[in-house]
Amino acid sequence: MWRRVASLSSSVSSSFLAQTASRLNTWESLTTGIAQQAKGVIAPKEKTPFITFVLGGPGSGKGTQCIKIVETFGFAHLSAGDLLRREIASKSADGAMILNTIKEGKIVPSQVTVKLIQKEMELSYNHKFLIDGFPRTEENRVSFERIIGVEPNVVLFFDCPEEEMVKRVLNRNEGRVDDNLETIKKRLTVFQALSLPVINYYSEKGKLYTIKAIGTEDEIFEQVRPIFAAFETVG
Ligand SMILES: Nc1ncnc2c1ncn2[C@@H]1O[C@H](COP(=O)(O)OP(=O)(O)OP(=O)(O)O)[C@@H](O)[C@H]1O
Ligand SMILES: Nc1ccn([C@@H]2O[C@H](COP(=O)(O)O)[C@@H](O)[C@H]2O)c(=O)n1
Ligand SMILES: [Mg+2]
Repeated sequence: MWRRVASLSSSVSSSFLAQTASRLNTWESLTTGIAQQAKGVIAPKEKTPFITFVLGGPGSGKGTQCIKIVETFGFAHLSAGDLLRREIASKSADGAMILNTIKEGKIVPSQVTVKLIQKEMELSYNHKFLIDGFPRTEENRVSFERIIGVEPNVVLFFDCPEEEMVKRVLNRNEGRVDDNLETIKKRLTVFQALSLPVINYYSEKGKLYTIKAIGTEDEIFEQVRPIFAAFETVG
Protein backbone atom coordinates (compact mmCIF):
# COMPACT_ATOMS: atom_id res chain seq x y z
CA MET A 1 0.00 0.00 0.00
CA TRP A 2 2.80 2.40 0.93
CA ARG A 3 4.53 2.24 -2.43
CA ARG A 4 1.37 2.45 -4.42
CA VAL A 5 -0.22 5.37 -2.68
CA ALA A 6 2.88 7.16 -1.42
CA SER A 7 3.89 7.96 -4.97
CA LEU A 8 0.57 9.56 -5.81
CA SER A 9 0.48 13.30 -5.85
CA SER A 10 -1.53 15.55 -8.09
CA SER A 11 1.16 18.23 -7.77
CA VAL A 12 4.04 16.24 -9.29
CA SER A 13 4.77 16.04 -12.99
CA SER A 14 3.99 12.94 -15.02
CA SER A 15 7.67 12.49 -15.93
CA PHE A 16 8.56 12.47 -12.23
CA LEU A 17 5.85 9.88 -11.63
CA ALA A 18 7.19 7.78 -14.51
CA GLN A 19 10.75 7.99 -13.19
CA THR A 20 9.68 7.10 -9.69
CA ALA A 21 7.56 4.21 -10.84
CA SER A 22 10.27 2.83 -13.05
CA ARG A 23 12.82 3.11 -10.25
CA LEU A 24 10.50 1.24 -7.93
CA ASN A 25 9.43 -1.15 -10.67
CA THR A 26 5.80 -0.56 -9.81
CA TRP A 27 4.39 1.05 -12.87
CA GLU A 28 1.52 -1.36 -13.04
CA SER A 29 0.42 -0.95 -9.44
CA LEU A 30 1.05 2.78 -9.64
CA THR A 31 -1.25 3.23 -12.63
CA THR A 32 -3.82 1.06 -10.91
CA GLY A 33 -3.44 3.36 -7.92
CA ILE A 34 -3.96 6.46 -10.03
CA ALA A 35 -7.12 4.96 -11.51
CA GLN A 36 -8.35 4.03 -8.06
CA GLN A 37 -7.55 7.47 -6.72
CA ALA A 38 -9.45 9.04 -9.60
CA LYS A 39 -12.43 6.87 -8.70
CA GLY A 40 -12.03 7.90 -5.06
CA VAL A 41 -11.30 4.31 -3.97
CA ILE A 42 -8.14 5.25 -2.08
CA ALA A 43 -7.09 8.51 -0.48
CA PRO A 44 -3.88 10.15 -1.71
CA LYS A 45 -0.96 9.75 0.69
CA GLU A 46 1.96 11.99 0.00
CA LYS A 47 4.40 11.01 2.70
CA THR A 48 7.81 9.89 1.56
CA PRO A 49 9.14 6.78 3.27
CA PHE A 50 11.39 7.16 6.29
CA ILE A 51 13.71 4.17 6.45
CA THR A 52 15.86 3.07 9.36
CA PHE A 53 18.25 0.14 9.07
CA VAL A 54 18.93 -1.55 12.41
CA LEU A 55 22.31 -3.26 12.54
CA GLY A 56 24.43 -5.05 15.13
CA GLY A 57 25.83 -8.48 15.89
CA PRO A 58 23.75 -11.50 16.92
CA GLY A 59 22.15 -10.84 20.30
CA SER A 60 23.14 -7.17 20.39
CA GLY A 61 19.52 -6.28 21.20
CA LYS A 62 18.19 -5.08 17.83
CA GLY A 63 14.80 -6.75 18.14
CA THR A 64 14.37 -5.69 21.77
CA GLN A 65 15.05 -2.04 20.97
CA CYS A 66 12.88 -2.14 17.84
CA ILE A 67 9.88 -3.01 20.02
CA LYS A 68 10.52 0.12 22.07
CA ILE A 69 10.99 2.30 18.98
CA VAL A 70 7.69 1.01 17.58
CA GLU A 71 5.89 1.76 20.88
CA THR A 72 7.35 5.25 21.17
CA PHE A 73 7.64 6.45 17.59
CA GLY A 74 5.10 4.39 15.66
CA PHE A 75 7.33 2.69 13.11
CA ALA A 76 6.49 -0.53 11.24
CA HIS A 77 9.02 -3.18 12.31
CA LEU A 78 10.30 -5.48 9.56
CA SER A 79 12.80 -8.03 10.88
CA ALA A 80 14.64 -9.71 8.00
CA GLY A 81 15.33 -12.75 10.19
CA ASP A 82 11.65 -13.03 11.16
CA LEU A 83 10.56 -12.76 7.51
CA LEU A 84 13.00 -15.55 6.58
CA ARG A 85 11.80 -17.72 9.49
CA ARG A 86 8.22 -17.15 8.33
CA GLU A 87 9.20 -18.47 4.89
CA ILE A 88 10.59 -21.62 6.52
CA ALA A 89 7.42 -22.08 8.58
CA SER A 90 5.19 -21.60 5.53
CA LYS A 91 7.13 -24.31 3.66
CA SER A 92 7.59 -22.02 0.67
CA ALA A 93 9.80 -23.00 -2.29
CA ASP A 94 12.80 -21.27 -0.69
CA GLY A 95 12.07 -22.59 2.82
CA ALA A 96 14.55 -25.49 2.85
CA MET A 97 17.36 -23.38 1.40
CA ILE A 98 16.69 -20.63 3.97
CA LEU A 99 16.67 -23.12 6.85
CA ASN A 100 20.03 -24.59 5.83
CA THR A 101 21.53 -21.13 5.40
CA ILE A 102 20.35 -19.97 8.83
CA LYS A 103 21.60 -23.18 10.50
CA GLU A 104 25.00 -22.47 8.96
CA GLY A 105 24.92 -18.84 10.11
CA LYS A 106 25.33 -17.74 6.51
CA ILE A 107 23.50 -15.07 4.50
CA VAL A 108 20.49 -15.86 2.33
CA PRO A 109 20.74 -14.58 -1.28
CA SER A 110 19.84 -10.90 -1.27
CA GLN A 111 17.12 -11.12 -3.87
CA VAL A 112 15.12 -13.49 -1.66
CA THR A 113 15.36 -11.26 1.41
CA VAL A 114 14.76 -7.99 -0.45
CA LYS A 115 11.64 -9.39 -2.12
CA LEU A 116 10.25 -10.34 1.30
CA ILE A 117 10.98 -6.85 2.65
CA GLN A 118 9.50 -5.27 -0.47
CA LYS A 119 6.27 -7.23 -0.06
CA GLU A 120 5.90 -6.12 3.57
CA MET A 121 6.56 -2.49 2.66
CA GLU A 122 3.96 -2.60 -0.08
CA LEU A 123 1.38 -4.04 2.28
CA SER A 124 2.04 -1.50 5.03
CA TYR A 125 -0.05 1.60 5.57
CA ASN A 126 2.87 3.06 7.52
CA HIS A 127 5.56 5.13 5.86
CA LYS A 128 8.12 4.79 8.69
CA PHE A 129 10.03 1.51 8.53
CA LEU A 130 12.50 -0.11 10.90
CA ILE A 131 14.33 -2.73 8.88
CA ASP A 132 15.97 -4.95 11.48
CA GLY A 133 18.97 -7.16 10.64
CA PHE A 134 19.36 -5.74 7.15
CA PRO A 135 21.56 -5.06 5.18
CA ARG A 136 23.97 -7.72 6.47
CA THR A 137 26.29 -7.55 3.45
CA GLU A 138 27.30 -5.16 0.69
CA GLU A 139 25.29 -7.38 -1.65
CA ASN A 140 22.20 -6.89 0.59
CA ARG A 141 22.74 -3.14 0.55
CA VAL A 142 23.16 -2.81 -3.21
CA SER A 143 20.26 -5.15 -3.87
CA PHE A 144 17.92 -3.05 -1.67
CA GLU A 145 18.95 0.13 -3.44
CA ARG A 146 18.42 -1.50 -6.83
CA ILE A 147 15.07 -3.16 -6.11
CA ILE A 148 13.45 -0.71 -3.67
CA GLY A 149 15.18 2.37 -5.05
CA VAL A 150 15.57 4.30 -1.81
CA GLU A 151 18.35 4.86 0.72
CA PRO A 152 17.97 4.78 4.50
CA ASN A 153 17.47 8.01 6.42
CA VAL A 154 19.01 6.56 9.58
CA VAL A 155 21.26 3.58 10.30
CA LEU A 156 21.43 2.39 13.91
CA PHE A 157 24.35 0.24 15.02
CA PHE A 158 24.03 -1.59 18.33
CA ASP A 159 27.64 -2.01 19.36
CA CYS A 160 27.94 -4.82 21.89
CA PRO A 161 30.95 -6.83 23.16
CA GLU A 162 31.10 -10.36 21.74
CA GLU A 163 30.99 -12.14 25.09
CA GLU A 164 27.81 -10.26 26.05
CA MET A 165 26.21 -11.14 22.70
CA VAL A 166 27.07 -14.83 23.14
CA LYS A 167 25.66 -14.82 26.69
CA ARG A 168 22.40 -13.19 25.55
CA VAL A 169 21.89 -15.52 22.59
CA LEU A 170 22.54 -18.64 24.66
CA ASN A 171 19.99 -17.41 27.23
CA ARG A 172 17.38 -16.38 24.66
CA ASN A 173 15.40 -19.61 24.82
CA GLU A 174 13.11 -18.99 21.82
CA GLY A 175 13.90 -22.31 20.14
CA ARG A 176 15.84 -20.74 17.26
CA VAL A 177 17.91 -23.24 15.24
CA ASP A 178 20.85 -20.82 15.23
CA ASP A 179 20.97 -20.14 18.99
CA ASN A 180 23.74 -22.62 19.76
CA LEU A 181 27.44 -22.03 20.34
CA GLU A 182 28.59 -23.55 17.06
CA THR A 183 26.28 -21.38 14.91
CA ILE A 184 26.86 -18.26 17.02
CA LYS A 185 30.61 -18.48 16.33
CA LYS A 186 29.88 -18.63 12.60
CA ARG A 187 27.45 -15.71 12.82
CA LEU A 188 30.02 -13.61 14.64
CA THR A 189 32.59 -14.37 11.93
CA VAL A 190 30.08 -13.41 9.22
CA PHE A 191 29.24 -10.23 11.14
CA GLN A 192 32.90 -9.19 11.34
CA ALA A 193 33.70 -10.05 7.71
CA LEU A 194 30.53 -9.01 5.87
CA SER A 195 28.41 -6.71 8.06
CA LEU A 196 31.07 -4.38 9.48
CA PRO A 197 31.96 -3.08 5.98
CA VAL A 198 28.30 -2.06 5.55
CA ILE A 199 28.39 -0.26 8.90
CA ASN A 200 31.58 1.54 7.84
CA TYR A 201 29.94 2.50 4.56
CA TYR A 202 27.08 4.27 6.36
CA SER A 203 29.50 5.86 8.81
CA GLU A 204 31.32 7.44 5.88
CA LYS A 205 27.98 8.65 4.49
CA GLY A 206 27.20 10.35 7.83
CA LYS A 207 24.09 8.24 8.41
CA LEU A 208 25.36 6.02 11.22
CA TYR A 209 24.24 6.33 14.85
CA THR A 210 26.25 4.06 17.14
CA ILE A 211 24.58 2.92 20.35
CA LYS A 212 26.61 1.41 23.20
CA ALA A 213 24.46 -1.69 23.61
CA ILE A 214 25.41 -2.53 27.15
CA GLY A 215 23.33 -1.83 30.26
CA THR A 216 19.64 -2.34 30.85
CA GLU A 217 17.14 -2.28 27.97
CA ASP A 218 15.80 1.06 29.25
CA GLU A 219 19.26 2.60 29.56
CA ILE A 220 20.02 1.63 25.98
CA PHE A 221 16.72 3.03 24.77
CA GLU A 222 17.63 6.39 26.33
CA GLN A 223 20.47 6.57 23.77
CA VAL A 224 18.05 5.68 20.97
CA ARG A 225 15.20 8.02 21.89
CA PRO A 226 16.88 11.37 21.05
CA ILE A 227 17.82 10.17 17.58
CA PHE A 228 14.20 9.74 16.54
CA ALA A 229 12.95 12.64 18.68
CA ALA A 230 15.19 14.95 16.62
CA PHE A 231 13.61 13.73 13.39
CA GLU A 232 10.10 14.19 14.85
CA THR A 233 10.74 17.86 15.54
CA VAL A 234 12.10 18.37 12.03
CA GLY A 235 8.76 17.00 10.79
N1 LIG B 1 20.14 -4.74 27.42
C1 LIG B 1 19.97 -6.03 27.56
N2 LIG B 1 20.48 -6.67 28.61
C2 LIG B 1 20.33 -8.02 28.77
N3 LIG B 1 19.66 -8.80 27.90
C3 LIG B 1 19.13 -8.21 26.82
C4 LIG B 1 19.26 -6.81 26.58
N4 LIG B 1 18.64 -6.51 25.42
C5 LIG B 1 18.16 -7.67 24.95
N5 LIG B 1 18.44 -8.69 25.78
C6 LIG B 1 18.10 -10.10 25.61
O1 LIG B 1 19.11 -10.65 24.76
C7 LIG B 1 18.53 -11.56 23.82
C8 LIG B 1 18.87 -11.09 22.42
O2 LIG B 1 18.20 -9.87 22.18
P1 LIG B 1 17.52 -9.57 20.77
O3 LIG B 1 16.74 -10.76 20.33
O4 LIG B 1 16.83 -8.27 20.87
O5 LIG B 1 18.85 -9.43 19.90
P2 LIG B 1 19.02 -9.30 18.32
O6 LIG B 1 20.07 -8.30 18.08
O7 LIG B 1 17.70 -9.09 17.67
O8 LIG B 1 19.60 -10.73 17.96
P3 LIG B 1 19.53 -11.55 16.59
O9 LIG B 1 20.39 -10.85 15.60
O10 LIG B 1 20.10 -12.88 16.95
O11 LIG B 1 18.09 -11.61 16.17
C9 LIG B 1 17.05 -11.62 24.13
O12 LIG B 1 16.78 -12.74 24.96
C10 LIG B 1 16.78 -10.31 24.88
O13 LIG B 1 15.72 -10.43 25.80
N1 LIG C 1 19.59 -9.81 5.94
C1 LIG C 1 19.57 -11.04 6.49
C2 LIG C 1 19.08 -11.25 7.78
C3 LIG C 1 19.13 -12.51 8.30
N2 LIG C 1 19.61 -13.53 7.58
C4 LIG C 1 19.67 -14.91 8.12
O1 LIG C 1 18.80 -15.07 9.23
C5 LIG C 1 19.56 -15.36 10.41
C6 LIG C 1 18.89 -14.78 11.61
O2 LIG C 1 18.78 -13.37 11.47
P1 LIG C 1 18.47 -12.45 12.76
O3 LIG C 1 18.46 -11.04 12.27
O4 LIG C 1 17.14 -12.86 13.28
O5 LIG C 1 19.57 -12.70 13.71
C7 LIG C 1 20.97 -14.82 10.10
O6 LIG C 1 21.99 -15.40 10.87
C8 LIG C 1 21.08 -15.21 8.64
O7 LIG C 1 21.33 -16.58 8.49
C9 LIG C 1 20.07 -13.31 6.30
O8 LIG C 1 20.52 -14.24 5.62
N3 LIG C 1 20.04 -12.06 5.77
MG1 LIG D 1 16.63 -10.17 16.21
